[in-house]
Amino acid sequence: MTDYAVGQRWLSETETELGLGIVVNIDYRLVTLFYPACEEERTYAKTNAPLSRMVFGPGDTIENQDGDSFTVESLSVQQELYLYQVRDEDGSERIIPESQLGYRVSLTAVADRLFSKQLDSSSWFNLRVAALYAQAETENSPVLGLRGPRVDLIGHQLWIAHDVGTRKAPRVLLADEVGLGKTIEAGLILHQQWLTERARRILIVVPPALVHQWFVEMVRRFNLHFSIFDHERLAALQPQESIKDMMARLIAEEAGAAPAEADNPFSTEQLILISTDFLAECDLQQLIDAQWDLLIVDEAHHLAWSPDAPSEEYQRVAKLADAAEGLLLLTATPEQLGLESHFARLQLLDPARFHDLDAFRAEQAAYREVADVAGAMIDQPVWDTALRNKLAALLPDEALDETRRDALLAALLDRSGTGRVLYRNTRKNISGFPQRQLQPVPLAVPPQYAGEETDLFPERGFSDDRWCAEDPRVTWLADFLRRERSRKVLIICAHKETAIDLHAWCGYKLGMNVAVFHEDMDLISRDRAAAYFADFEDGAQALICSEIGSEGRNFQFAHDLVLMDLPRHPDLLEQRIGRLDRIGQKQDIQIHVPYFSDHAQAVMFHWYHDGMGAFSRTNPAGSQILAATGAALEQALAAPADSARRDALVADTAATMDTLLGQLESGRDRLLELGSHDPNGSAQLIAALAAADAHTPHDFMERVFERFGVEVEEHSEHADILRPGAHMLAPFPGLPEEGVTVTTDRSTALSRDDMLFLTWEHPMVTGAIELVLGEDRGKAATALLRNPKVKAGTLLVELIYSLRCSAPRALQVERFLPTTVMRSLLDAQGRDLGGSISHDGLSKQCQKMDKGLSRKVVESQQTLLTQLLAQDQKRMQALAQDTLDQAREKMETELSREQQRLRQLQQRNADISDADIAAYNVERQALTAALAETRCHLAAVRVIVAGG
Ligand SMILES: Nc1ncnc2c1ncn2[C@@H]1O[C@H](COP(=O)(O)OP(=O)(O)OP(=O)(O)O)[C@@H](O)[C@H]1O
Repeated sequence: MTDYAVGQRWLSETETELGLGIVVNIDYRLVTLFYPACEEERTYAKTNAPLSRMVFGPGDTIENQDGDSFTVESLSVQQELYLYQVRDEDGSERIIPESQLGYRVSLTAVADRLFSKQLDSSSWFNLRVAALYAQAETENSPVLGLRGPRVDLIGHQLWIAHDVGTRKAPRVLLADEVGLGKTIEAGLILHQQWLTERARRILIVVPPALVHQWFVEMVRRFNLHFSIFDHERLAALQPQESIKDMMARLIAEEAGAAPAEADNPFSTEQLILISTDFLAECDLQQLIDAQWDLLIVDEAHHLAWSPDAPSEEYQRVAKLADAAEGLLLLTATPEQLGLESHFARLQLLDPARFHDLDAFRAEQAAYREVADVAGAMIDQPVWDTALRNKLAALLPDEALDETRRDALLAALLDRSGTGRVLYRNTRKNISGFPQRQLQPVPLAVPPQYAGEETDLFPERGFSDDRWCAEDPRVTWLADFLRRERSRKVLIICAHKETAIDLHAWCGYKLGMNVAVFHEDMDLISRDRAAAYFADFEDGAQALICSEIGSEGRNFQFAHDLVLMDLPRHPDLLEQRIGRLDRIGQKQDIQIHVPYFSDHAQAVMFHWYHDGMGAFSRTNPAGSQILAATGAALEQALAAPADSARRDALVADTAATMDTLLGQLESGRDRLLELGSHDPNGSAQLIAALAAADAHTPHDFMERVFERFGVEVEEHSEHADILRPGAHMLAPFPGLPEEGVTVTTDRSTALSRDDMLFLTWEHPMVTGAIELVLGEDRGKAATALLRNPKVKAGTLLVELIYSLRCSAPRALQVERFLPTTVMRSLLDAQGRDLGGSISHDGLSKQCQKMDKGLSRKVVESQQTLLTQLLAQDQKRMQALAQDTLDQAREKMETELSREQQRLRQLQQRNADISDADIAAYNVERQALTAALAETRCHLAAVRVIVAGG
């Protein structure tokens, strides 16, 4: 029988919610406890009271009745009552008798639950252990952040996403050719940053026409719910001020009071999406003050810059970019506005590296040599002396050793190329794209345009759509649409007025089923038009777009493109064709070009077609071609009848094109190619993802659903329907009232947008893991071992630890030390059998131990268990030291590399201060201190006794 004494603190094993009770009365058979937390008294038979004595040990935290907490230093017993020795805030010693302890008790610590006999069955313990391993495995995955998105596994995208997404505060320009998946790459990067908490506040800025598309892609593919901010939303967020309050405020301000600080509306959400139009007009300072971890700017080629006249748009983005930690700029045509603007965007990304326009120009000229060196580094298994000498000149401070090939190549690309900041993949290196087929439609100049042979857009002389009546391009278009009724046709023209007229003519006059899309339409109308075009059953046959209106849009379901006119810049032509020629295009693309013969339009056509072959392949040299032949082009446009001049232009353009392509091939583009995609690396990523896909969360979730009362019904081979069950006590994360269909199979998820794609990274799964780990159930468990080879009565203790560093988030310590789970399986002598008996193997032989027996076992073995737990905790901490040492080493190497890079750049750039370099020392110190403090925590314990 247990001895009770008045003033002792006990806990009800069956009603822990009563809090910590105090013994107030004892008689021969009965003991009475008062529970101050709920002011209730309970009387129990002394022989079988379901009570546990609460005893705290050194290191435990206790509270007094005023709610102050202290750490126990030691304890002693006086007249059957414990006295706890603690230290005050001022360091003086103090004794707290147990009778003066507070009445709240939190039994979250594993050992507390064990010794207060809050014991659960193995199924809760196993679920908890599965959740711990799943969490650690997810955090440790080499493809963390890449598993969850609903995307096809495409090598160049994954490689970029992995290379950039694993950085702290990445700043890069994603410049793959049109339609190769820059939005997907950006999404993959931000998904990694979001999941690892490297970025918790993300702002996306896109042209108005793309707001909806981005919003949908982020939810559908990445489970990231952005809030679209526009003027209406801001107005709705403004607190409504009554006239009385307004008067009072104005009077106070008049009297000299400082204006009240309003809450920043941009701080109300973490993921915000805005349009470039909104950025141009909003309160920029307020937006900057909302502090962004990651800023993404799509179609960044619009940010024009020159040394004397940076555009307003550039300046606003520059201020935002300067304040944001990370920055992703996206453009398919980085040099569309010339080299200066390209340089200025690179400067936004890495001002230390790109600080001098002239130096940048000179660097560009030297790319060929660097590309040769980089190529030789890869091609030569053993580097020859000539190469070593060149390398020594380019990388004077590096140890030149073939085993460091990758690191040296990265350093070379960084210092002499644009390696770390610019990624550009081209179709040339990516297979699986369909062909482009040109369908030229030469037409005679109609009388209405007589005398305007030099005007590329003669229809603009009309104030309304009357030009359509006599324009043979329109007649041809109408015939074409009538003939090919089943085809979806995208029509692009340079100006919105042309698009509007054409739409009015074809739609209202000719009764055709066409939609229009241009920059002056509001967002909803634009999205409606795009959706109408995408509808195959009742939708529009054609969509007539202005140049800007169609940028960045996905229309790859169409295979016919009509170019009603031709843009002056080759990059714009590339953008137009890119609407259809993008990932997901399943057929060859027909490019129809109606143009007037003996007209400036014919000059443009031949310049593009015969000079550049621009209709049948991508054109990586658009800007340079324009720079080299632009003047001759203008002259030829001014004299369209001069066929000799036109032929000379075409011949000159073709020759320039050949030279430029040759140079690009061996120079800049070769360098970019090397830095933009490592096929071996991406093959490894794809293999890792395929392996990860094979280990789905299906079984784990099935157990969680069963435990938490979610109903599961089979939908089809790879899909289930989930519904909240009648016995669910609390809402299940991510499960709507009406239920939802889920799949864990990637290809099913890709073909069925309406199903959730459950991976270990999906919020429903991470939410389920948190749910299980947030429960106290399963922390302490008992089980009976049924194994004839083990002697009855044998005691085993299974302990699961987690090694996790709790440091300020800004340090991002998980870069070096992700959560690690450790396990031991002790026998009564403290020997660890964990190496030979796995958790799963053991669990298969475990059965439920009834409650009474469980309590008896723990009570009778309390001393031994206390000892085993204490010894093992020490042993595991020593083992954890290895992991901690490795983490420290990794941290040292990475920070030193970054610091070394900055030192190198400092020699060329006076803007880099010693303080910038010293900042790494501060980070190193803080990380070292955090790692030194890291302890492994007991996360679950199971006491196992072999049965007869
Ligand atoms: N990995 C992928 N899985 C599934 N779909 C993809 C993948 N990559 C790209 N796509 C699809 O291909 C199309 C082009 O991708 P995206 O819009 O990201 O290209 P982009 O390079 O941003 O284009 P642009 O240059 O026009 O802005 C989109 O419809 C996108 O959804």
